Amino acid sequence: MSLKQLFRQPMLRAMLGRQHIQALRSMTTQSDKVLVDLDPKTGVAVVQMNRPPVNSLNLEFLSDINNTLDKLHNDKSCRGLILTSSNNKVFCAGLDIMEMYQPQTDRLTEFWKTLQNVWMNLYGSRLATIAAINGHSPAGGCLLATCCDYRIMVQNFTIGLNETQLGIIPPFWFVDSMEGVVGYRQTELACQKGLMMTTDQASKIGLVDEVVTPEVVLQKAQNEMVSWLKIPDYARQLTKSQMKMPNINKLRARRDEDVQHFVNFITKDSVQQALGFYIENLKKKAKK
Ligand SMILES: CCCCCCCCC/C=C/C(=O)SCCNC(=O)CCNC(=O)[C@H](O)C(C)(C)COP(=O)(O)OP(=O)(O)OC[C@H]1O[C@@H](n2cnc3c(N)ncnc32)[C@H](O)[C@@H]1OP(=O)(O)O
Repeated sequence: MSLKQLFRQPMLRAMLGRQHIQALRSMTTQSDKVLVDLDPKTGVAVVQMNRPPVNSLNLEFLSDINNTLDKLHNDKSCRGLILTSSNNKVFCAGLDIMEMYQPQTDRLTEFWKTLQNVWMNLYGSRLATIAAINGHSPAGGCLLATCCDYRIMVQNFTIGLNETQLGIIPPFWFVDSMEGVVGYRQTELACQKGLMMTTDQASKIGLVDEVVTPEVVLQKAQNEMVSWLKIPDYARQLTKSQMKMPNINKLRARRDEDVQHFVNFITKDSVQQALGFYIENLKKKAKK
């Protein structure tokens, strides 16, 4: 039976109700790596990252995330976005390290441009955005979380911009995102030392707004979203844009330079060697 036929089944309609049929329909039109459930009644989309095993961000996954954001931004009924993971141990493992190891220059360039787009799209989103961080969130995972307006994190996981530990450098817009959340001094400590913080440590410096148990993380995010959506959209959006645009414009002005800088840096022998060691250790750890 096709999905179209399935949706027409009276029994299924009766069981699920109209809203969930619509939600199911919207889910089926998305990539299977990014699951979207938009509730037409509340205007809140729950977006689940779903790239096993650890939601690492490769070129295709980033493109899917970007397309999802575009789609939601173009849907007038959508007012809020909750970003979470289908894996209840890892929110997002950051950039797919394999994209940076022994890369082809064209793909590496495209990869970085797509990440820049995701950052601008999520950081500058017209939607109220909440990260429901239901697992570990290193590096690029932390970046996605800091793009959101509010962060709720499950206890006993880790989060941080750990790039320096890999022998790489967090780009200025990663640092700007972090600074916008925790301020200059905490960003300086966190980024230079590549700190992976526990949920409690992150909460102490304001990197996460709430610490919760795994069972309630989505419900808490939904509850928090209600309070954000009580504010008239135009007032919230203009206030947000006033605060976020300077950083977005900074990247826009230096976009090509940033891509060039990234490609030159990643393709250096010393950086390739550091990445090689890091991947070897990750694989050894995974086998244990
Ligand atoms: C100035 C400007 C210049 C520019 C300077 C350049 C700027 C670059 C900015 C970089 C930003 C980044 O995000 S760099 C990425 C940083 N990310 C990380 O360091 C995360 C590393 N991963 C982990 O710590 C852990 O895997 C963690 C996420 C906690 C999950 O632990 P688990 O025990 O659940 O899972 P594991 O057993 O470790 O991993 C399962 C499998 O996934 C793989 N895996 C894990 N993380 C991965 C990843 N990020 N990319 C690819 N693969 C990954 C492992 O190798 C395993 O593969 P198999 O062995 O095949 O099973």
